[in-house]
Amino acid sequence: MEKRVISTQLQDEDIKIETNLRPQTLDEYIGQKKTKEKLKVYIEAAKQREEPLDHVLFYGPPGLGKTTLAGIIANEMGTHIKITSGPAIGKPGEMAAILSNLQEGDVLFVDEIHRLNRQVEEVLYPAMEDYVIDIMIGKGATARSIRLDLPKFTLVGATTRAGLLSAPLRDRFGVVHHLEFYNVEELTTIIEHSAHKLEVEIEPDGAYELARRSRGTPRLANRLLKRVRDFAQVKYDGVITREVASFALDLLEVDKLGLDQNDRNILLTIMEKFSGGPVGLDTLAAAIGEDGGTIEDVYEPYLVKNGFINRTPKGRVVTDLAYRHFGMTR
Ligand SMILES: Nc1ncnc2c1ncn2[C@@H]1O[C@H](COP(=O)(O)OP(=O)(O)OP(=O)(O)O)[C@@H](O)[C@H]1O
Ligand SMILES: [Mg+2]
Repeated sequence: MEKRVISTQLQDEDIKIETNLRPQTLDEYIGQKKTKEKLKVYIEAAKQREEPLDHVLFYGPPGLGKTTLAGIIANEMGTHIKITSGPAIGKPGEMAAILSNLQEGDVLFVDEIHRLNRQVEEVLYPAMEDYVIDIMIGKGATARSIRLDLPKFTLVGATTRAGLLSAPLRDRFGVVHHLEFYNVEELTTIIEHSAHKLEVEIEPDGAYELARRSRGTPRLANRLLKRVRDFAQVKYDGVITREVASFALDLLEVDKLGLDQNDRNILLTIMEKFSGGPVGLDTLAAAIGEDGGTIEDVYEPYLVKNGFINRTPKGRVVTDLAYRHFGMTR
């Protein structure tokens, strides 16, 4: 689908600003209270035992802070992080090489871990369980497998599509955390911290206005902040007030509720092509040309959480709230 300012997916321009704005410690990391509390205990305990942290899996929609948490874990454990991703590793040998180059206690972060292919994944099983890998040497009749010890490491996996993870892989994570959408108060705090780091002045009302249009997503909050900062700088005296924020966001066509193009597409399709539903996931997916699982794991959670869509046994149904939002009637 089309890339727009309000898409939650990572865009090129985010990379620079995200590295600057990423919190480095758990205390700086806003929200996700339950996840944070548990991680604090696990990290403390692992440090006391002088052992690496158990393998951790984070899942949830894009831009909620999975990569950020992986970095924080390494930082809090006082170790290094190696970053790779599912699609980047094509062959089992590549995974073996990455693993054997780790140092004791390192964090190996595998983004989009659901996209690892089966053979590569199989290298991970013994590595995660017993810190060993089996490699084949020689060919044909003389081929044999030898077992190599690995340093004790922590695998941190991230996925937007937990449903696609194979059971054997999922079971090898000691800790599994689901990341939640942020509420407006949390996003307001995140925006205020980011504004401080970017040295831009923002009024509480301005931060609130940005927060409520950020689709529960810090990535979007930071991206909107950056755009609105430009408006404040050029058109006003540099301060982000509620008026500046609201004006700029209207101009950027950011919805009052922060719905993005994909969200709107899903809702409008159900309303216009399926009379508001119920419509089955596969039918809907075909109508908008998107993968059903992506709709279910990436887009739908926000729409369901905010009461735009109901899931019923017969399929997805758009609510009255959605009709009102688009100024339409059933
Ligand atoms: N809890 C938080 N507190 C403050 N800032 C946050 C928090 N979570 C995320 N951010 C900000 O949002 C940006 C996006 O977060 P991150 O890259 O970790 O998301 P992600 O879940 O890994 O997304 P993706 O699924 O696309 O990889 C980060 O650069 C960071 O600045
Ligand atoms: Mg990420």
